[in-house]
Amino acid sequence: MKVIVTKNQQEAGVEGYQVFKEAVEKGAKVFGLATGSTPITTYEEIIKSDLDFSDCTSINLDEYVGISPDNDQSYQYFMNEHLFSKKPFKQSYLPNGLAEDPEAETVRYNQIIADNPIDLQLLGIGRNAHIGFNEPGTSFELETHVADLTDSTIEANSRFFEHVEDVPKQAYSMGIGSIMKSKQIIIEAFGAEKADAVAKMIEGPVTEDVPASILQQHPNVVVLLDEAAAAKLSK
Ligand SMILES: O=P(O)(O)OC[C@H]1O[C@](O)(CO)[C@@H](O)[C@@H]1O
Repeated sequence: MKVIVTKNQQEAGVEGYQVFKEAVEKGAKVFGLATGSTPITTYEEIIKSDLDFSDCTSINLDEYVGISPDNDQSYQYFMNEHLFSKKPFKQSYLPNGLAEDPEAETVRYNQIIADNPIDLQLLGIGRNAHIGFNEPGTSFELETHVADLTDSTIEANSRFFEHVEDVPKQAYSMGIGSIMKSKQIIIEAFGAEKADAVAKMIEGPVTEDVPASILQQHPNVVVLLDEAAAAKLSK
């Protein structure tokens, strides 16, 4: 794992953008994308740049179950706001939160990933070291599935909702089996509340109790941190 530590999330946005730029220069065409507060500065730098994704495909990690794409809490809405409206892709995929048959939706999404192997996957990390919505205890082999969110994730995500009861309890998530097939991965983490998860991801044992720890076994990972998130690393 290549670890980059910047002073703050703003500076990290520039580094994150650089990773995208280099991938584009090397011919990457399929980008796995993430939502949440973490990737926002990377998206801001991408928007400011002349990077062109009009010939590229994006595949997002996750979407809440039961939420319509035009709901302002949906991940589809987030992606439109923070990236797609300013940097359109030829084709952008997210799970359909309103799919009538969740099992069929996971099959559909796995086929999309199989048809479009991911060149660069962007990840955030949860306070409990989840990636996507692969919560602690999730099998490393799993592909797209419906995940039950942990209380810790529901609580963390409640900052975006009016009431904690409004936070969906389930989400479609790309599985770790699929994430690990990406050619390159960039995982970003900012703020002191991520420091424990970051230390376990990089320096702890590889265990399904710490979903992000599997990234130690991927051959091409960039870890982008601010000083606060890096504070519990031993070196
Ligand atoms: O960037 P945030 O808002 O801290 O969220 C961290 C992670 O949590 C998720 O949004 C899922 O809860 C991930 O997709 C994201 O990477």
